[in-house]
Amino acid sequence: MIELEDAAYGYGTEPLLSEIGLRLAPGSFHFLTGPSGAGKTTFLRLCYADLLPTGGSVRLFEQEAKAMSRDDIAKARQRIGVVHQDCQFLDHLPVAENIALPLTVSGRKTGQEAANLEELIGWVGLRARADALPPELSGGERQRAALARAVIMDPDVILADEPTGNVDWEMSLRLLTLLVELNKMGKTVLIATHDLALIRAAKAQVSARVLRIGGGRIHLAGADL
Ligand SMILES: Nc1ncnc2c1ncn2[C@@H]1O[C@H](COP(=O)(O)OP(=O)(O)OP(=O)(O)O)[C@@H](O)[C@H]1O
Repeated sequence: MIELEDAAYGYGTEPLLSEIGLRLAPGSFHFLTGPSGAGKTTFLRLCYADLLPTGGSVRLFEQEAKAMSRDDIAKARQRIGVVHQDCQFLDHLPVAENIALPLTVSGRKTGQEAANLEELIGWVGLRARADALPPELSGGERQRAALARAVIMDPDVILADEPTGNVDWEMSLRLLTLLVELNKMGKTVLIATHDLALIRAAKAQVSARVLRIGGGRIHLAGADL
């Protein structure tokens, strides 16, 4: 699905990430952890070609990111749902319309899609909040709306950047359960988080590989997690 081989990235002259190798196989579940500023968000941005590697290779669905046209990248992105760290919404539109935005923009809001939207809003537990405006949502409701928006296009891969930031433990577990359910439906999931307790909790539910970014490299985390 997504493959990085000896990939490197730096915002300036100094490399931030180097010798990054990873293959996200279909249906796999990965956690990515590491201290603040280690490069987790940067790594995710490489995975959906929001950044292109300054060295090595990133392949999305068998295509070399650096050789992809804008159209190719747009098509590949439809297969990747991203839950951003600072989930932004259009504050003047109700939650349901914000979740449906990717459908609206791509002109796919048909009758069937509208039924799927209803189901999705129910699945994330926001039926009672569907008509609310984003500023009226709690942190946990925002995160669930962001997750629903990330999966509305039925992507193959879900990349979630600190999806449980700013929510309490109970809500973290609820969000984790939603991501595990998506994985059980066959989706490939990668969660970037600094929350080791969340990773430990996930181990009871799913077989996940845990990667750690540190010193600009990526390592498979050991049994200490
Ligand atoms: N657009 C940018 N321009 C320059 N430097 C950047 C940019 N984005 C990130 N950085 C720097 O790159 C480093 C890695 O940032 P990144 O956001 O990838 O880390 P992170 O592990 O996701 O951190 P956090 O857990 O705090 O979100 C940081 O030192 C950050 O300041």
